[in-house]
This record gives sequence, C-alpha cells and structure tokens, in this order.
Amino acid sequence: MTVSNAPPVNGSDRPNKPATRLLLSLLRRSRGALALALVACVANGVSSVLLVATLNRALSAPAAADLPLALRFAACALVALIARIVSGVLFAGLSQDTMGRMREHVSARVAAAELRDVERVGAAPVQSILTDDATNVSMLFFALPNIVMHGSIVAGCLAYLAWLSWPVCVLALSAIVVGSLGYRFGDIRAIASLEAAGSAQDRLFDYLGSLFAGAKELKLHRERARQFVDGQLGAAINEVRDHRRRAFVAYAIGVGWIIFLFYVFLGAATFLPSIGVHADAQAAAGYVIVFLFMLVPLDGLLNNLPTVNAARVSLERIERVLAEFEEPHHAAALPVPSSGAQVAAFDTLTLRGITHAYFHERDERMFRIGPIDLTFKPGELVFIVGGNGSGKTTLAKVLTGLYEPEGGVIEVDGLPVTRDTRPAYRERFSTVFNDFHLFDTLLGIVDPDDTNESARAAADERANALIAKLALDHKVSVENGTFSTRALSTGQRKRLALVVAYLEDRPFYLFDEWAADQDPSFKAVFYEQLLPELRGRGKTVVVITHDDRYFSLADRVLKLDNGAIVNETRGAPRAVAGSGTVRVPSVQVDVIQTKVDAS
Ligand SMILES: Nc1ncnc2c1ncn2[C@@H]1O[C@H](COP(=O)(O)OP(=O)(O)OP(=O)(O)O)[C@@H](O)[C@H]1O
Repeated sequence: MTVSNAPPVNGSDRPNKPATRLLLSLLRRSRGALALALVACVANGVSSVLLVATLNRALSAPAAADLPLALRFAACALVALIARIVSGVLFAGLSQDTMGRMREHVSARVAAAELRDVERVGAAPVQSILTDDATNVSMLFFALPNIVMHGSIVAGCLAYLAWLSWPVCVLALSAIVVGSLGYRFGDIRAIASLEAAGSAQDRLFDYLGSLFAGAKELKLHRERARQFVDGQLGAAINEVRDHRRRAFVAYAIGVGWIIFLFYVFLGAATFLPSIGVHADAQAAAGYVIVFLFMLVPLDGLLNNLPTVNAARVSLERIERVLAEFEEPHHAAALPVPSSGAQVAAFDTLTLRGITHAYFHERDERMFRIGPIDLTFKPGELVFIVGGNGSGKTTLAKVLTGLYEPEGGVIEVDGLPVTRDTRPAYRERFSTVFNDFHLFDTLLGIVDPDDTNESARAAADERANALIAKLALDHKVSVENGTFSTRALSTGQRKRLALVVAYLEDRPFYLFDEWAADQDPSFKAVFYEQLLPELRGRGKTVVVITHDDRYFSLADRVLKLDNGAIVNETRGAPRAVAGSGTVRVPSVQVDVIQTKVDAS
C-alpha cells in the first residue's frame, strides 16, 4: 500500500469493530443453540466426573460394586456420549455460520466501499482475512466446547478433590495459579508472534497473486522465477511459518510448565507426610486417581486456549482491514434498481472546478487533475486525448462518480451530485475501462434467479444479436444469460464488454482506449459505425483514445496534459436528418504525442 488518494478516514465516523459486532449478533441470534450446546458440554463434563467417582467408589470398595453402581456408570457414559454429540453438532453449525457470515460481511463491505479504498488496500489483505482469519475465528467454536467440557471436568475434579481433602485441593489450585502465570507469559509472546504472522501473510497473498499474474514473465526467465520463488515468495512463506512456529512453541512450553507443576503437586500429595500417603493411604490413592484423571482434560483445556487466542488476533485483523474501507454511506444501502430498469436521462451534465489528487507516499509526490470545467449534452461524441499518465483515466473515474472529486462539483441538470446521490448518479454510465472485467453472466441485465423464461430468452436474443454484430458469433454465444466461453483474445473480450455496455442501454457511454486492442478493420467499425450510432440514439459518448486518424469524427476533442485540459477543439455544425445540427470538427487538433509519458 504505497499510494493513497484520499485523506485518512476519520475513525470517529466509523462504528466500532463491525466484525466483533457481527460475531456478537450472530451469537445473540443463535443463543438458543449456543445455550443448549454449552449445557451439553457441561453435562458431558459432569457425567465424566460422575463416571470417575463411580469407578473410584467401585474400585475402593469392591463389595459395593453392585448393580446400581454399574447402572449409574452406564447412565453416565450414555449421557456423556449424547452430550458430546449434541454439543459437537451445534458448535460445528455455529462455526460454519460464523465463517460464512464473516465472509459475506467482508465481501459486502468491499463491494460497497469507495473505489479509491479498494485500489489502495488491494486484494491481498482482503483475501487473507476472507480465508485464513475467517477460518481462525470460526475455529473458536471448535475450541469452545472443548474448553467448556474440559474446564467443567477440571472444575468438577477440583470440587471432588476438595470434598476428599481441602488441603490437597488448595495445593492443586496453587499449582494451577502458578502455572497460569507462567502460561500467560508465553501467551503474550505467542500473541505477538501470531500478529506478526498475520502481517507476513498479507505479503504472502500478494506474492501468491503475482505467481498467477506474472506466470508468463516467470516462465520466460528462469533466474527471475528462481529469485521470486526462492527469494520473495519463499521468504514470505518462511516468515509466516517462523512466526507461527514461535507462537506454538510458546504455547507448548506454557502447557508443559503447567503439567510439570501438576507433577510437582502429585509428588507433594504422594510424599509429603502431612497430606500424602503417610497420612491416609486410602484417601491419597483417591486423589491421585482424581489427579491423574484430571491431567487429560487439563491438557485438552490448555491446548485449546491457543485456538481462542488465534481467533482473537484474527478478529482484530479483520477489524483493522475493514477499518481501511470507509463505512459505506447510508445511501449505499438504498434499494438498487432491478435488472433492466430505466435510468434517468439528463439534459446537461456539468463538471465545475473539479479536482482530484493521488498522493504517492514513497516519493511524497502528488498527481493532480483539474480544476476542470466541462459540460456534456446528450447526443454528443467527445474524445479525450493526451499522453500516458496525463490523467485521462483519472478524469474518467471522477466523471463517472467512481472517485469522489476532492474539489468542485458535478451537476446534473443544475443539481449537484452529493454523497447521497452519487450511487444513483453512477447508474447513468455504461463503461468499458482499459482494465475492464468481464463477468461470466449478464449480471444486472438478466437476473440469474429470475424464473421468467421469456424475459431471459429475450435478453439472450438481444445479446446474441449484438455478438453477431460485433463479429463474435463464431466464437461465443449467450445462453440463459451466460457466456458460452470467456477464453478469448483481449480484443474479443473487449468486444464482449461492449456487448454488455450496449445491453445496459444507459444515457452516458465511456470507453477508455477501447479500440487499442482491435484490428484496423474493427477499429474503423467502432469509430465510423458504432460510435455515431450511439450518438444518433441520443447517448453522450466519451472516448479516451490515441487513434488520431479518427479525431475528426468527434464533436469535441479535449487534450489533457499533466492533469489539465490544455486544448479543446470543437467541431463545426453539421446537419443530421431529423435532429437539428451537430458539430463536425473543423479545427485541426494539435498533433497529439501519443504514448509519451507525461508524468
Ligand atoms: N490508483 C492510483 N493510485 C495512485 N496514483 C495513480 C493511480 N492511478 C493513476 N495514478 C497516477 O495518476 C497519473 C495519471 O494516471 P491516469 O491513469 O489517469 O493516466 P492516463 O492519461 O489514463 O494514462 P494512460 O494513457 O497511460 O492510460 C499517473 O501518472 C499515475 O502516477
């Protein structure tokens, strides 16, 4: 995360800890199941203690080992079995619910976030929390039954011990308290290591992304591949491994320390004259059995605490990543228009004194566009031209409402676009950006859940007609709103993106270097047929382009240099049947230095 294009969000504007609130609300909603699962855990613990007490009674007084005692033993075993299954099933459900809800929440938050936050944070930390951290939090529900169950067995054993001999119980408690202090020391180190592992994991996900995105570059250069796999990626893998190992070593030492103290206690109980076997051999044998029985649940209890701590660390990481995304404005929660709903047209769309800046942290430089003043009308074709890095795409993102302008205002028919109205404002645009994404289905145009067969068939028909028009029908078709394939060339996929934009049928079209990947003949179709056709349908069409041989077709050509409009060329009026006059460029535009880095 080296660049940012917005001031940090004021933390006080954000509600506290959304992931923790989500977890708590999930727990509240499932409180019946949770209570039952906890009761089942305690029942399991209690029945296990009764089991050992019954055994103890039967072994210490063989004469009393009659049928009632055997029945009691069988009943305890049955209760323990049922309780264990019930708690296991309920906690498994809660765990998977938590993971699913956590993932839904994070995904929804990212989908609703401002584009600038999405670009700034990047995919790696989000992928990391969606996978590893969400799993860690859900593991809480596997640890919880073990902790409650083993905890209740330990507590039951201590109570039984107290009943047998309270000095022995005090001794056992002292061992636990002293042991816990040592354990806590290791726990603090372990938590620090788990946090460090989390940060290292973000880097790991980043490199894992490069493993796929850079597959060609790695294949073509073995030394680069070696340095990447053994160096950067390998180092990130090792870093995560080392931090995790350190955490688990700290826990292993902590558990070992407590168990060791219990052996000390066992030695004391056995050999100290005042409380040990010398005092009362039969009683001592009783609490030695209880103690030995307690060791396994105590071990189980301690071994599950790291899972709780890992869940806590992960929950905090989820909170931190979520906090990077500004809380969606309440307007984002308004109902979205249904598939195919008509979007409000406009008469004038005006940018007044618009500015926007990126801050590059690494070299403390700013890139600014603006102040920009522009007006767009329906039925006009505007080209935006300029060298690489001159700010064309940034202007397009501000114009389409993807970036909130830092200065100035956008007005639609004289009404300013505000934070509340920006989501609706964005719905006026159909775009194909240079780094467009093509979904495999016609989302937003055909609802995959819509059962209306005829509406779906009509949408398929329209899509297939457009695909034929763009000369792609030998390669791809649409059935049930789904493309038959996306394994196409970049230029072909851009044509499919154009099909999607056509189907959206919105008042404002924006194409960012769409024609750059098209062959010369299709370039001509795009500039000479498709664009005039859109304009003829009353659409406002803005095209970012380097194709200077087609500049003469635009009504206006705006030249951008270093974030500012340095030249605007207007066309001369020309007659168009039935629609008054439009302009034909009459002035020779500047010679555009295409593909020259202006930054
Ligand atoms: N997401 C971003 N974060 C920070 N800075 C950015 C970001 N995107 C672009 N920039 C900066 O803004 C400047 C303008 O970029 P922009 O993509 O708007 O240029 P462009 O005119 O569309 O270039 P090209 O013709 O190469 O597509 C660049 O020089 C770059 O330094």
